Amino acid sequence: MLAVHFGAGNIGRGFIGNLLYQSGYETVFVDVNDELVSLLNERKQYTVVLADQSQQEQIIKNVSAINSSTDAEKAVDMVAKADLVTAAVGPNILPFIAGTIAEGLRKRAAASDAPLNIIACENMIGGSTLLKEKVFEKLNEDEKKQFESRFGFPDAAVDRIVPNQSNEDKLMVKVEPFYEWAVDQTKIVGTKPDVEGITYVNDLKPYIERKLFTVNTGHAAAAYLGYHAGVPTIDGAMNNPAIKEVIEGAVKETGDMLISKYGFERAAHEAYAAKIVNRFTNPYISDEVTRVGRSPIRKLGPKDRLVSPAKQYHELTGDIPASLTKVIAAALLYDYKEDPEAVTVQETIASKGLEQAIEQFTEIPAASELSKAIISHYENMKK
Ligand SMILES: NC(=O)c1ccc[n+]([C@@H]2O[C@H](COP(=O)([O-])OP(=O)(O)OC[C@H]3O[C@@H](n4cnc5c(N)ncnc54)[C@H](O)[C@@H]3O)[C@@H](O)[C@H]2O)c1
Ligand SMILES: O=P(O)(O)OC[C@@H](O)[C@@H](O)[C@H](O)[C@H](O)CO
Repeated sequence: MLAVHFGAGNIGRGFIGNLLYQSGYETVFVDVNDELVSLLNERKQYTVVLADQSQQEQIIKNVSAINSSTDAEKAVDMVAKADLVTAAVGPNILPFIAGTIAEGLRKRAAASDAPLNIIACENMIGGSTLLKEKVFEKLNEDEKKQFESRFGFPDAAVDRIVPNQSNEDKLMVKVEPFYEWAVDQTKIVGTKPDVEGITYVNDLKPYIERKLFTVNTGHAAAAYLGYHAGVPTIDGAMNNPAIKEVIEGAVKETGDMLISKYGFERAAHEAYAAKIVNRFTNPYISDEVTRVGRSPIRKLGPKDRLVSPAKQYHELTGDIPASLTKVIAAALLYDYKEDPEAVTVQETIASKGLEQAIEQFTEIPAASELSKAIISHYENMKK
């Protein structure tokens, strides 16, 4: 069985590649990082280390890589031949891999009528659906009709904390033991890929919202408030009682919204949330606030981990989510110079004013209750 995985980064090697190997796949990574590609081709294996007391090591074998910026045709050929295609490149990069996938599907369709599933494993709602849209933009009308039934783009929710790596061995990746990978089985074509660790579900929405609005909301809270307080890592932020209180408050607000929306049992959801927040304290992981806070424009987006639950909570209860609005204010204060999105946010606030910037990035209307609450937190935090 051949899997083609776009993005040989932290989650690509540390999670998806790991499970694919355990499930008996040969994996070809497609990336644009020449160092990673060369090392994977030289060694044909890499090590995954569990970030817990055991420090257990697993050797991931049967891997190779293609640099799609210098060897695009080879990547196209691999997609044409694959039994499964996955991706973990980041939401903003999906449009850039769509052309290679479209070409690969075209080549495949010309040679056989074998179905294929393409699963984007990104932290966003509807990642594979977005990838499908971008792939379909490259097709003609006949191809669209033919590909619609032959190729599946099931959405997914993936969860495993994989920090930036600073190991001497550039391929080695340290990962937390916990993982979860849920895939929408209603969009699968042909036989369901037999990948150890995938949970197939009929309705992905509760899974992806629960994950994004608990793990990633709490994580973003730790990152932006930690950065504001001058704390460099997530576990460091968790050690600050005032920050921990806001993280827990944000997760409580998203929890109230999720419980009401999806009918989750309160005790079970609270146990889930407590387990998640505890993962942020893992002493075997050093996760930089600047990794977790990366791309603040994406994270301030109306469908993402901060604004969507804040709006939904407000609509549901009529109340202002005090912690979520504080985290949004902290995200607006995030001025890390090496993050181009943080620079743009700061320039926008400086040129258009805070209220207009909030509307532009979050789609929260100026002069609304939510906007006023964010501005109030922002001004207090700036003092
Ligand atoms: N790291 C985590 O804890 C984690 C957990 C769950 C989900 N995710 C999601 O997984 C995705 C990847 O995150 P990551 O942490 O692995 O990031 P990363 O930066 O470590 O990996 C991304 C990889 O994509 C490659 N890439 C960039 N442009 C490309 C292109 N055009 N074609 C092919 N490859 C390209 C990069 O070179 C890099 O190796 C993101 O959507 C993230 O939200 C991450
Ligand atoms: O990957 P991002 O930028 O969407 O979010 C940063 C982290 O919150 C994220 O990578 C988590 O580590 C991951 O989602 C855990 O499953």
